[in-house]
Amino acid sequence: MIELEGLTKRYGRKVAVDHLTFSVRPGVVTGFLGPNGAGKSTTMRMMLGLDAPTSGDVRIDGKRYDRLQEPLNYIGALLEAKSVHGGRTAYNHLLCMAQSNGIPRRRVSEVLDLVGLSAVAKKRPKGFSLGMGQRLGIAAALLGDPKILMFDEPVNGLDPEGIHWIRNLMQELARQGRTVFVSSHLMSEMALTAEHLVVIGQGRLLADTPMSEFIAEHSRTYVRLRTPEPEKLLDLLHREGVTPVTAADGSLEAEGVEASRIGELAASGGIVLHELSPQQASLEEAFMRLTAGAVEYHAHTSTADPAMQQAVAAGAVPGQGAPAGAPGGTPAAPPPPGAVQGEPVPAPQPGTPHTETPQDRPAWGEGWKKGR
Ligand SMILES: Nc1ncnc2c1ncn2[C@@H]1O[C@H](COP(=O)(O)OP(=O)(O)OP(=O)(O)O)[C@@H](O)[C@H]1O
Repeated sequence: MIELEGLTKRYGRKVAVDHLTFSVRPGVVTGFLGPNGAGKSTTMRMMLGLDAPTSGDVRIDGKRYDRLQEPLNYIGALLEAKSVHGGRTAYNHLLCMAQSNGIPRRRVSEVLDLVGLSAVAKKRPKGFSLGMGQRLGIAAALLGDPKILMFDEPVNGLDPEGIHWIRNLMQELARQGRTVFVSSHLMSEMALTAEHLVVIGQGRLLADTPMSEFIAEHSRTYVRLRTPEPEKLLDLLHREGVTPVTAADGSLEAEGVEASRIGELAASGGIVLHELSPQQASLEEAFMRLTAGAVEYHAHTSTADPAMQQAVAAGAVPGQGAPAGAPGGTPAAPPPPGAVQGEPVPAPQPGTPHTETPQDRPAWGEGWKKGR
């Protein structure tokens, strides 16, 4: 179990992590999501004692990381896959870690075998591909057979077989009763891997909820319809109190009515249907709707993206889009949690220069390597 209590990290005037309180429980894979700059890496670094909190606390099985004796036996982490000693072989890299944590030598061969790197055990990791580096990082995380595992972007650089493998591995580790905490920007992958989600935006907790509830709560379900006789169908639907909207591709989207009922109505009116399909939103769409107001680094929005169109229509993207529920637009969606109705999502204060760009930000791990 990992427990955070009021965890806060400031860098000067920048609040990177803002009073985070949540627990990561054993037995399920917990996904950690947030837009770029939300504070995920900073949170993970504090969990591992690599960064000191400004205030608040993190406990690993009830203890602070720096109080754990031989910490690899409690928690294994994949942070920056390439942070290995370039001069040592993969085997020796793991052996050094094992020796400093009281882990027997045979475990090194075991984990190399587990991640499929036995054949290159005597090679230096500086020649490794990104995917091989990722596997070596995972081997290091598994070395102490810990009860808690933390993976930051574990599928980065992995090929489809590797992605499948790490997904199954994480789920198997959770099934064994371990605590598995994983961050990823790949929503489709996260949707397949995690059962529970913790979502942050601008350092603050936005959601701590089972995956299924998160999708149901932050997205809409509707029925998509295509017919060569839209007027006739719209007439029938209006009589049922249903007002579909017309999507950009000309299809109709009806909310608050079952697909079967629409089918019956169409049959009763002798109306031809070319499509009648219930739509369940994806994790990506739900995530974008929840976090659109908390995105720190906006690209100039392409509203060609359907999930973004919905976030815009929901008024969740500051300064963009039509009012929610505007005629001809996507129906209204709930405001992001934490947003006060009628009030704008907090924006940088005037007079507070915000000159930082993603390029200016330190690379992963740079901060702690320099002892910050
Ligand atoms: N060492 C540092 N000095 C100053 N600011 C920092 C430092 N480390 C992080 N920050 C800032 O804190 C905020 C959170 O950064 P963090 O890297 O934790 O976000 P993230 O959610 O991991 O982002 P990404 O998804 O892009 O990896 C950002 O605004 C970042 O610029």
